[in-house]
Amino acid sequence: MFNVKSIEEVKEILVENFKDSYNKFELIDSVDSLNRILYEDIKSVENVPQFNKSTVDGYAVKYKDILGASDSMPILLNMIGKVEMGTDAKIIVNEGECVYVPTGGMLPNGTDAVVMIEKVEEIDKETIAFYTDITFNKNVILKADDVKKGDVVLKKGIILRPESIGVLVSLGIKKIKVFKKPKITIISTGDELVDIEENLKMGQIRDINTHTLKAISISYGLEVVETKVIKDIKEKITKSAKKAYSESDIVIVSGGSSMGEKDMTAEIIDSLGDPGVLVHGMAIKPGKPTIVASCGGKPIIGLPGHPVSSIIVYKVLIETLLEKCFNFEIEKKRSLEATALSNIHAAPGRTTYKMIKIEEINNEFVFAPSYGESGMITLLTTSNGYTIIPIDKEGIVKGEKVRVNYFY
Ligand SMILES: Nc1nc2c(c(=O)[nH]1)N[C@H]1C(S)=C(S)[C@@H](COP(=O)(O)OP(=O)(O)OC[C@H]3O[C@@H](n4cnc5c(N)ncnc54)[C@H](O)[C@@H]3O)O[C@H]1N2
Ligand code: MOO
Repeated sequence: MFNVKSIEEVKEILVENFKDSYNKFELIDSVDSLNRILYEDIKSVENVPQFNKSTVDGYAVKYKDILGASDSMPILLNMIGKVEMGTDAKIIVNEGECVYVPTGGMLPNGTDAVVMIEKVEEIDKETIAFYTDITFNKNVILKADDVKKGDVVLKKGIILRPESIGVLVSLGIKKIKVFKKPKITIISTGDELVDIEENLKMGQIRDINTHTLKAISISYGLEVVETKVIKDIKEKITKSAKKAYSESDIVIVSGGSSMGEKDMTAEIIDSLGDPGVLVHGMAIKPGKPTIVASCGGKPIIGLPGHPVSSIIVYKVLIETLLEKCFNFEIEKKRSLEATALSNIHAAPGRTTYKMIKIEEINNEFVFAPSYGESGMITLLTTSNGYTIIPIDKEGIVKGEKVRVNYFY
């Protein structure tokens, strides 16, 4: 029988065995780095901006020159020139003078604030009337306000977002090191499984897990080396598992993890390398017949065959592996407090992942349990999230407020 471990114990085992076990990187173009994981801290080698710049179209002044200006007491300054966009403002502004500056233009030496064009009146080509005063550095982004030379602007391990690419290009950084996508192979086992292209005979079902686990792997930024569906023949599964082990950083075998006569996944995984199977049985519902193994330093995970169980356990274990062992950032999904609309039972002695439908009604979040078995994939498409009932809790009572998590 299973020697069941709590989710926390299994996570600890993952960390103990695979901490800092993945350290492959590649050099890529910054502009093509969306959703990749940064391998190095990015330090700025320059200031952004490199000059004080105006955030409005207007007149650059010495703010002291127009102190006290008002509608009834305008102050007149001499207009001595214009700054052109994208050029070095070489003009020097002295007391009593101002210069026209477009939005984004460089502030000329001697000026310290910009008055918006609609707040002034052009008396003639050389005289501007100011009807309002202004504070020091108003409407100005100062040199190095955005980024200072030497600042760490992006940290190792983060997911590169569109705005991260913006920061990289603003600093002129063309190439960056990102983690190589960890390679994963997904094997589904079962005599009953047929491919989508084949005709379904009575007693058979179409393979789901290969495809759902492949899709979820891609969404986590992994490279799927291969997916395979194999009948319950020990030699065939062993051969494919060995190949997967040699080609990938992570191997997933779905099905055959339980107690049936054809359930041989644990034995096969154990034969791939030392120390072999570390966990067979996790106190989670769904997903109890989970296998975790370490073979030659690589994680090999045996997932329960039921489609919902395989996805839930995949999420729990692969997120831990990526975040706690590979030092990758994991995108956090929305999570909030919501009120239960009915009683929900938990599985005794297991942490229960209960699929639910979360709704916002009159500015209050509520949720109802979804009904269905872990062998029914639509349980996930009729739900939009889940709540986790701790191992020592019997369930949730109607009206109770608990933390709920959206899938997306
Ligand atoms: N005597 C016991 N029986 C079972 C236990 C137990 O503790 N004692 N645990 C149950 C639980 S919980 C689960 S989950 C399943 C896990 O079983 P296996 O990992 O051995 O998976 P299979 O038996 O191969 O398949 C279970 C179920 O899932 C379907 N399946 C399998 N692979 C796929 C796939 N790729 N795509 C779609 N569906 C798949 C398979 O046809 C079965 O219906 O064991 C319980 N039994
Ligand atoms: O725990 Mo199983 O994984 O109920 O379906």
